[in-house]
Amino acid sequence: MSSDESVLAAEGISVRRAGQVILDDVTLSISAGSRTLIRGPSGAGKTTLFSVLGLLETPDTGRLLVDGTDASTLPERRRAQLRRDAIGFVFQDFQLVPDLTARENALLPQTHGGSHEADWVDDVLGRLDIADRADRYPATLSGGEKQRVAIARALANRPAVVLADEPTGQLDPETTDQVMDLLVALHESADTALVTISHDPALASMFERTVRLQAGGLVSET
Ligand SMILES: Nc1ncnc2c1ncn2[C@@H]1O[C@H](COP(=O)(O)OP(=O)(O)OP(=O)(O)O)[C@@H](O)[C@H]1O
Repeated sequence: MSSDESVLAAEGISVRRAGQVILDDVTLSISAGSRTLIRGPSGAGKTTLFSVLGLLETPDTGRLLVDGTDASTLPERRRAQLRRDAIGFVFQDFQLVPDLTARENALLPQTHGGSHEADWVDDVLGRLDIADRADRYPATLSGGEKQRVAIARALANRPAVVLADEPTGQLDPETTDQVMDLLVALHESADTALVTISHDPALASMFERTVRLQAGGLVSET
């Protein structure tokens, strides 16, 4: 379900690194419950934009509003709280903790001081069809299973928005379809906005909106 309410708004974001402009005056608004694909060639600045939108990196100029809060001026501790409560992350390389089970990985955002709804995480693991693997360690899971655990972790605190950076980059085409179908179904039922960064054109049909980044700037939208 989409609404006009913005859960993530980047206003005039610019990032420079080593004298080079990486992001150039990027303005982007993500509505509650919406589904956006950010595409662009290698080196366009996609991962940098992902880091800025996820409060992992501070832009040199511009404002970032997360779930109505201006994150630009917050001290780091409040930024970390906002990141934990309002944003879920899915990474290309899964980034699961190797010595925690699948269920413990999925519960991490809650054990780090978020909400305490283990039932919700168990429900999500069930809907991802990995409840029977919940007590296994990441090393014993396939790539698709690891990414499903990462999706459960991303949704653990029922965030306003899930950010996914090349979530299918390490998966074969069949597993890509399965994982994307699950990600889309779960973001809809959790009423979370979904922002996915990918260079894979095959994903475009699953998104209601595509934004294109080139040489650090947004060049077109469909
Ligand atoms: N810390 C940094 N210092 C200097 N240059 C950087 C830094 N981080 C990124 N860059 C440069 O910024 C540009 C954008 O990088 P970014 O990783 O955001 O692109 P991308 O679109 O995600 O690329 P890819 O699809 O290849 O992952 C690249 O030219 C990169 O070399």
